[in-house]
Amino acid sequence: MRLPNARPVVYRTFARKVHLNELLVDFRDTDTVLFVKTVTSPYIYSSTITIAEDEAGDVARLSIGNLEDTPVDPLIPEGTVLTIKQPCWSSLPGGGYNIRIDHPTDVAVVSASCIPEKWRSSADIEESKDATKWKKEGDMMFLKKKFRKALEYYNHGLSQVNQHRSPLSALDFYRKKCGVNIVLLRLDDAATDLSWAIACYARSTQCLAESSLTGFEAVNSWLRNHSTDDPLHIADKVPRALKELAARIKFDLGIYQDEPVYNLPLISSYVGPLTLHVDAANYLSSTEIRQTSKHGRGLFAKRAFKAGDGTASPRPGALLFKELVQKLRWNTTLRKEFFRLDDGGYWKEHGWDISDGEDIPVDVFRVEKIRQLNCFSVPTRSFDLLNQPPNSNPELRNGFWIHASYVNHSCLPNTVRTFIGDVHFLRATRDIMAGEELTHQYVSPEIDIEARQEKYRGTWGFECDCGLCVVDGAVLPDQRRQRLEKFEDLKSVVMKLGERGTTVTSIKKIARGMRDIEALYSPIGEPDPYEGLPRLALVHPTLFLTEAWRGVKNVDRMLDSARQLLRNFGIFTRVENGRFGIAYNAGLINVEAVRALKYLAEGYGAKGEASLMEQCMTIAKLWFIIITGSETGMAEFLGQ
Ligand SMILES: C[S@@+](CC[C@H](N)C(=O)[O-])C[C@H]1O[C@@H](n2cnc3c(N)ncnc32)[C@H](O)[C@@H]1O
Repeated sequence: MRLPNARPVVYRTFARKVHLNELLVDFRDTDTVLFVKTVTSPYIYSSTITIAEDEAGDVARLSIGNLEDTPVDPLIPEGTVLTIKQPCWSSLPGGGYNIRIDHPTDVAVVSASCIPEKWRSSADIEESKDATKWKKEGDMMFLKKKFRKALEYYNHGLSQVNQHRSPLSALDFYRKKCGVNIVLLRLDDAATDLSWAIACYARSTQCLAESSLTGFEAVNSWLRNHSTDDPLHIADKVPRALKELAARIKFDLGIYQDEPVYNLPLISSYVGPLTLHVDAANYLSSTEIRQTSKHGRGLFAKRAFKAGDGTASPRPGALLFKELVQKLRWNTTLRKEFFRLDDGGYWKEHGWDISDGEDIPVDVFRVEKIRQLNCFSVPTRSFDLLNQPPNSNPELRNGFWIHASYVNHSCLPNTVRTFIGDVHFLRATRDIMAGEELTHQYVSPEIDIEARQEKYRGTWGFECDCGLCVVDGAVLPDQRRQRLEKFEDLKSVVMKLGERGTTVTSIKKIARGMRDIEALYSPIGEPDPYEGLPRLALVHPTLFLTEAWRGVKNVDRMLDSARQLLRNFGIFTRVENGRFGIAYNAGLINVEAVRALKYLAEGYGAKGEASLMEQCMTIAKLWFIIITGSETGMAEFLGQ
């Protein structure tokens, strides 16, 4: 009988069994396998440490990384027989040697029938118990939170129940197994158990005996179809306990819908550190993953988006890092989706030749590479970032949003990503045509092109070729250096002013310094290479000027500066015939841009231009939703 927590690890049949005294230091023989039995309880911290003996009675210290071990329910308690693939000695920092296992797939718990003769007598399997006893003991283990043991006992019980003669008893075991598998994050197994449970239920119920529910396949595909539709009315026909398990599995596997029907302010109000999961559905159907011409795969709009429109997706509960490895090991469906993500060529370089349809091994180094390239660091609510003091380090969480991982970077993106709990929103910052690629900023661009490209190269292995990077890249190094120097000079003047207080004279001094930087971007009398593009070194000085003119109540200057601020973000505004509008937006919509609009509204209000004020406010409100995800906190932020 195979222990249920032993995933089959397929060794090449000709793998040679070795003993501890044959192993070498730092040399892995690819055709060897070692059988050992643990002789102590594991010590579990960042990895699992235990002592094991081989058949010759020699002992070794084992250190196993990424094992789904818990102190309450260890995967390898004392007395477990293990096989280790390609074993070798590794030296320990403090001296001595141990056997280090980094890949969880390199170690497997041996099933009873494969336990070497020497240890067989101690194999603790009591074949004599009947199903009722196994159930009782399984329940006991469940209560003690020894989930894998519970699963093992339910499996023993199930194998003694004849499904056809006693479908109700089988149902009970399947239902219990399903619950345990959900706790253990093994959703694929949970879905399989529940499908059998429902099929057993239907078989045992007269009125359902002829229905398609008696077929395992029909139920199983309903559980995994990512939809809330239930054409067979399965949820209506089964008892509440099974219905609840089905809802839970569907929630965790993710649901795809067309249009979100969210009450975002309400959701936002109950999101907190302990309530991150707010909705199970993915509203992604208006986007698709396609090949781009130069940047690998990308995400594309299937329909036109108006500025402010968006998609939303909660992550499929993939937590970093241990739970992720654990989920990947146990859930084929998640594994397939996850390993499609960009791994920076790791697999091609180090990987195995996996043919189509073959299962993919969980290589933890590859998982880590995918994490580096695709994971998001996110706030609990993007809105909370607005209230962060400058230069503070907000508390961020990490996670994967698989669909969103296909979005490529642009310094001039057409979307902004935000989060409310674990829901990821991608909202258009300008109108997007059907078929256009969606882009967002992986990080805000550094002012200087070299520093910017260095960051993209270092973290993601690419160089950005967006319109801004092309133009910035063509600027002579000396001119770029001067821009940066002048920017730094101005910054230190502004910092000093912060301490001493601002006067009209000092504001004028900053304005003069700013004009010097401007000339380095767009020389007077020459064609302007930054026509239609942001001028990043000017953003902070213009923000300072806008706020400084506002501080000394010079409304006209404040209005000029606020429009300049937008222009330096790449957002070109127009005031014509009493109407305010965005003439051209290749720009960066962020909190400062919203603030600029707020100041414009304020300034027009002060001059009695109610209509201009109203129009600025309308755009500010839309942008506020783009940068935070919802209207929560909007009135307060915009001072309304
Ligand atoms: C999160 S993935 C985006 C999806 C990726 N293109 C794919 O095919 O899976 C990040 C990777 O996409 C590529 N990428 C993203 N933005 C890019 C850009 N602006 N230029 C070139 N490559 C880019 C880089 O290889 C980067 O490591």
